[in-house]
Amino acid sequence: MLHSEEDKCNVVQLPEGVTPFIYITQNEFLGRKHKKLKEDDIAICECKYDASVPESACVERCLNVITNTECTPGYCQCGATCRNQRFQKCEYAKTKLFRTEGRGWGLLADENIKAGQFIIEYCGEVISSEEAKKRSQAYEAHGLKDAYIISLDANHFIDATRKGSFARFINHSCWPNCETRKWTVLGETRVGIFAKQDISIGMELAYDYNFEWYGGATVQCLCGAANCSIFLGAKSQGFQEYNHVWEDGDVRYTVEEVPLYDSAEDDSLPVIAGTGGGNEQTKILNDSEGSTLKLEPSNTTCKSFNIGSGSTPKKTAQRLPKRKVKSSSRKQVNDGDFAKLFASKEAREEVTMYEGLKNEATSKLNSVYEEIRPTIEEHGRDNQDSVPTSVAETWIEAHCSKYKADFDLYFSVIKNVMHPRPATYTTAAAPSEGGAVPQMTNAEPKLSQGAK
Ligand SMILES: C[S@@+](CC[C@H](N)C(=O)[O-])C[C@H]1O[C@@H](n2cnc3c(N)ncnc32)[C@H](O)[C@@H]1O
Repeated sequence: MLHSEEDKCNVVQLPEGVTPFIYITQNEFLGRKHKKLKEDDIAICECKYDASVPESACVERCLNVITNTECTPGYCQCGATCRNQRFQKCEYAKTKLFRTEGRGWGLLADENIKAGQFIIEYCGEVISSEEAKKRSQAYEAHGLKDAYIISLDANHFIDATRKGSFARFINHSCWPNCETRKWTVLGETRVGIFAKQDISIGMELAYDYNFEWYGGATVQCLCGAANCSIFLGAKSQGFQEYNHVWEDGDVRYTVEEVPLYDSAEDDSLPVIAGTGGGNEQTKILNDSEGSTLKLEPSNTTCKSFNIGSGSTPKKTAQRLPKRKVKSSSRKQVNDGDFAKLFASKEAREEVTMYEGLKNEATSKLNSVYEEIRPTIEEHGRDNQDSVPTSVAETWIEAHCSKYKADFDLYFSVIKNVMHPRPATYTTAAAPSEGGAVPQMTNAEPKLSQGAK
């Protein structure tokens, strides 16, 4: 059936001390409903289930799996045996909440997890980038220490502050054992946490926030990895914007000027309720016995939930004063000025010509870069989206031309050094370092074929 995911989800308990939140197993959209997938838009694979070949039911070779698209129930020939509906069926790995040293709560593997395995979906409220900015400011103003907003695509973010899955407890590491991957599920993009490597039971799960972070405040990273980048999400757009040094005349707003989020709805964060509205919300129970929480994947259909109260555990992750980070600029390519080094007029003219071609190719590359910069930067930030083929082709073509021009110039220089031609000057003076450049004769240049 289209658009109504079967709501099989976990029955979970919250240990004491965890700030309550509403547990959901699929994203909620602010101001819109879930997309209605048109029949023509449904991706249908060619898999047919063969009981003697378990791998036949939508695994690695399934066309949908290859394109990170889940099969649509009712439109997959494998029917109930289809194994490509992991987000829809909440096929999460077993995980457990635990208290970390200085990083609040964390999530660990409660079973051995295989490399590439889907662990859990990062669910929350899908909001616009403007909303994400407002909320992140408001959360900070409310004194919320932990940030739960990650980027979904160029214009959308997932906010798991008030509503989310247990993926919201996964901490950052600069040497992570998990990664985020985007999947298309019933026409919507969803974010899953996947194992980058085999993960043994008891190991903490962590992914790199770098491209996802929208935390606002500069937070010191306590992941302990040798390659630690010192701050959470240091390479993310959220971090860059927060720490951007705004140049005079920069038409974009400064972070300080972002209006404070004043939605009444957010005044009493986080929202705690006794009964759920949506059928994707499920039970969250207090675990009065201990501070760990077992999340057992089960097939229980849940219609109500009950959230315990408690205070946020103390964090020692330091919020540092706002740092200024210079945005990087592209390096200018230095043009060589080799021509004047040669005594022969032919050599000088040949090298001058190749220098001209090299400069042209460099300018062309720079202008192509400016043209496609928004797409390239978007790709850098959101590195799981593909750059459109036309953009990639333009970029590669400009690079190839530049490399060819470089090669032609250097080849010409080397060739003229190796096989010097007789000097051609209007004066008797040979070129010397720092001396006057000799006058060339008007003889036509003869380009050597070997330079091509
Ligand atoms: C998505 S939450 C992760 C769960 C969080 N630890 C909790 O208790 O709810 C992200 C927040 O966890 C903390 N955190 C995550 N990774 C960290 C790290 N490597 N170093 C310091 N704090 C970290 C930061 O406060 C960050 O804002």
